[in-house]
Parts: sequence; C-alpha cells; structure tokens
Amino acid sequence: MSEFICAIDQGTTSSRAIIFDRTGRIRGTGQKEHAQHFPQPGWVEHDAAEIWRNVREVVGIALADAEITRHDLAAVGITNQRETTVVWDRATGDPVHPAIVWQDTRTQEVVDRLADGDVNRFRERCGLPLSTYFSAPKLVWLLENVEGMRARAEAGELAFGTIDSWVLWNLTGGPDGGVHATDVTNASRTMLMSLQTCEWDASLLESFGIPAALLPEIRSSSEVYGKAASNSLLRHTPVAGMLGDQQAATFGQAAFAAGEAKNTYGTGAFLIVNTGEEVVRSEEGLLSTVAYRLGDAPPVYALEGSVAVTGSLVQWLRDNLGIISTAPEVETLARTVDSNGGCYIVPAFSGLFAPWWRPDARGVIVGLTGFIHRGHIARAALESTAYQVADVVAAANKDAEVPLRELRVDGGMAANDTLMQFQADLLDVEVVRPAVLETTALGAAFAAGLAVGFWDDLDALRALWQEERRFAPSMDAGERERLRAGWLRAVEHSFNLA
Ligand SMILES: Nc1ncnc2c1ncn2[C@@H]1O[C@H](COP(=O)(O)OP(=O)(O)O)[C@@H](O)[C@H]1O
Ligand SMILES: O=P(O)(O)OC[C@H](O)CO
Repeated sequence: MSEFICAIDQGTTSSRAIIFDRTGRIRGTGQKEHAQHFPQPGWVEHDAAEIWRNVREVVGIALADAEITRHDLAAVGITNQRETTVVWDRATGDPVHPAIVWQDTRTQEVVDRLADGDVNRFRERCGLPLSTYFSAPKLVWLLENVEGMRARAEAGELAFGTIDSWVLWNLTGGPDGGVHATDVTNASRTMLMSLQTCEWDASLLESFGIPAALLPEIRSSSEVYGKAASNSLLRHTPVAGMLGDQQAATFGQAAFAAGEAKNTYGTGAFLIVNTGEEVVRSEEGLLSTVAYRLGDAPPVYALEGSVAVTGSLVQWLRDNLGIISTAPEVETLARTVDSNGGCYIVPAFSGLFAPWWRPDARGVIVGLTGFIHRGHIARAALESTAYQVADVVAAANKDAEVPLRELRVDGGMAANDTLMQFQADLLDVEVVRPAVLETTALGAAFAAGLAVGFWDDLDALRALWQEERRFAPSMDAGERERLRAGWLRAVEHSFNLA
C-alpha cells in the first residue's frame, strides 16, 4: 500500500525533498543548497544542471531518511522558485545559458523599452506590471543575447520553462519523452498568460516577440502530468501536483477560502490573499495572480505582495559581511541589543517590489552613529523583513473590505521567534505559526495527493492543518508608529540610487 507522498521543493536558496504521510506529518527530508552566481551587479544566476543534480540527490536522501522506497509513494508533487527562467536544448537537455533568477535586474533596459512610459500596459491582461521580476523580459533578453537562439527557438529546437517545467521535463525522461508542461500558477508569473482564460495570450506573445514553439503546455495544479522515468529513483511514480512555491504555501496553509492569507518568509517574502474565483485588481501595488486550479475546476485567484529581499539579506550578512556564520545566528546577535538604536536597513538589492515597484531603489543603511555595532545591524536586518511585510499587509488591507485578522506564516525565516514577535507587534495582529513549517512542500504534496485520491477533498486537507504557536502583539501604538515612520523615511532614502 502506498502510504506516502514525496514533494520536491526547488527554492531559490536550496532544493528539498520531503516525504509526507497521510496525516501531513514529515517522515523524511533531504536538502542541499546550490550556488548563487552574481556575475555583474544586479545579475543573479543559477546553474540549472546543478539544480537538477541536487533535486535527484535530495530525493534519494529523503527516501533513505524516511526508510522507504518508491514503492511506498502514491505520487510526487513539485513546487518551485517562480519566474526564474531556463531555456534548454530539447535534444540534449543542455541549458543554453545559466538560469536567470527572479531577483536578477539585468532586464531593466528591456522593461523600459517595452513599457514605453507605462509599466501597467499589460496589467489588465496578465495581472502584472512590467518588471525585471517576471519571466517574459528575461526570455526577451535571452533571445536578444544568446547567439542563434531566436532561429533555434522558432525551429522548435529549444524549450523554455520556469523551474517547475525544468524539473518535470527531466524527471519524466528529459530528451527521452520528458513532459514539457507548466501549471497555471507558474504560467501566471511569466506575463504571457491571460488571467481570464489561463492560456498563453497571443497578443502578449506578439508584444514580447516570443515564439510559441518555446512554450510548455499549461496544465492545472493537480493532475497526473506523467510518470517518473525509469532512470529515476522515483521510477514510474505519478507526478501529480505542481504549483509555484508561494501558491503551494497558500495551499499547504489550507487557505482555501476567499479572504484567507499567508505570508512566507524565505529568500524573499510573499503575502498571498485568496480572492476566490474572481480576479481582483489592486489599487495598492499588489499583483493579481492564480492561487491554484484543481483539475477541471475553475481557477482560484489571489492578490500577492512580493518582497524581493528578506532571507537573502541574512545570507548577505553571513556571506558578504561575515558577521554571522549561520543564518539562525542572526537572532542570537540581534538579541544582544534591545532596539535598533535608530538604525534601519532597506535591502533594495533588486530595487523594491511591492508595494513600491521602484527599480531605481538600491539598498541603504541609515541612522548610523558611533553607538551602532553589529548587534544593531543584525537587528535592523531582521526588522527590515517585518517592515517590508507590514508594507504589503497595509496595501492588502486597503484593497480588502475586511482587514486581515491574523497572519499565518511559514518558510525558513518563520522559525525566528524574535522576528515573528516583532512582526506581530508591528502589524498589531496575531501571527500564527503552523506545526508543519514546510508548508510549501506540504502544498505540493496536497495537490499531488488530491489528484491520485490519496486525500479525498479540501475538507480532508483543512483538517490536517495544525497550529504550533501564536505570537500576540504587545507593543504600544505610539512605539509602533514611531518605528514605522522611521522605516518609511529610510525607504525614501533608497529611491533614485540605481
Ligand atoms: N533562523 C533564521 N533566522 C533568519 N533567517 C533565516 C533563518 N533560517 C533561515 N533563514 C533565511 O531563510 C532563507 C531560507 O528560507 P527557505 O524558506 O528555505 O528559502 P527558499 O525557499 O527561498 O530557498 C535563507 O535566505 C536564510 O538566510
Ligand atoms: O525561493 P523562495 O521561497 O524565496 O520563493 C521565490 C519566489 O517564488 C519568487 O517569486
């Protein structure tokens, strides 16, 4: 009897495989970081081949950790860092260029040219403003900069995919019959899909000059796409769930009803508010996107507040400044002081995303005095995550009829109690952490499990969600306003620096 589901979570910082049982509990994990390449200021690349090798490896580690084999698996789900763009040769499986990561800003010139003074010109159709963040400008850059790529793309020799498609294609056989598909949530981040029809939009393809022959088929988030190839440890296991990581976390948090929301704290931070079967347009700089689609059911939509740099600022403290040696140490260092000492860090390494959408912003540290030491820097770095999330929650509250009553949280940084308490203080709402923090992987497992009948329906999934801890706000209103005002002044200092 197949008692488990394997979720592959290919994130910006690392790849994970997690084995879940029927109760949604974790039974085994494998995890491996991959290299971040910064070949020029503003450029961020990944080696897609390294990512695929790591995915294979972590699946093996997770199966061993759970002491099971593929025979014990009912299905595999895939979830992934979104927007990151890979183009590969269909015959050899070799990428034609390093993957251009979602945080990469090299395409600003492409974006300015296409925007022609109006970054919102495609927003009605695809829900997104023109930004270096999304896949289409990255694909345009590749078509213009990789020699011979356009002709090869038009001849059907090359395949484009976000990381979900790259993993699925390789897992299902690569050049030997690999399935070239994506799901609606990932497709909704390319700028090439119509939000209404959930199909590639001919007019968007024309505006960006993208050959249709490059594109994967758009499928739902929960159905059998294919089976793992015979050269895989997962051999013949159905691959049955696929969602972008933020949508997967929403699904894993059982935020199935309109108005339910979650915030994930990873490399970046992402607030998603379920808006039901209706596409809601934000007046406040949030994105309209697809939350999930289950088989033939109508798509469920969402509003999203995307923050580019949160956990990656912690990595920067570790790797570039060397003031901590592991990410969790940032909490120990931040706790050596009881306030930020007037210091704020605005980590606008990729400009500022929601709700500001300021590509001209760059990172700043403000409020420095002789009093400030590394403890304050660590604290300001942690707090910058909470301020940025507070900005997107404020935007969501302005868009919504009813303000958020509590915030469900997850992701690597949500393990940080100091940050979660500060977040509750700053928002003045309770922050609720679930028992399973790996909600991204859990969401992919849920989608895969639903498709193969491992779980019956959304009610069965909702019953599996469990709370671990609640952080109640305890800061007085005056202090909250003083800190927020200091942050907003710091944000203004980050503008016009690119
Ligand atoms: N205890 C912690 N405190 C602060 N930041 C952390 C902590 N643990 C991990 N991080 C940060 O969180 C990120 C990893 O979170 P994760 O959810 O695994 O990211 P992703 O899915 O983007 O790869 C890294 O950027 C790391 O610096
Ligand atoms: O890898 P994460 O978890 O930081 O998520 C990245 C997002 O999907 C980018 O949109």
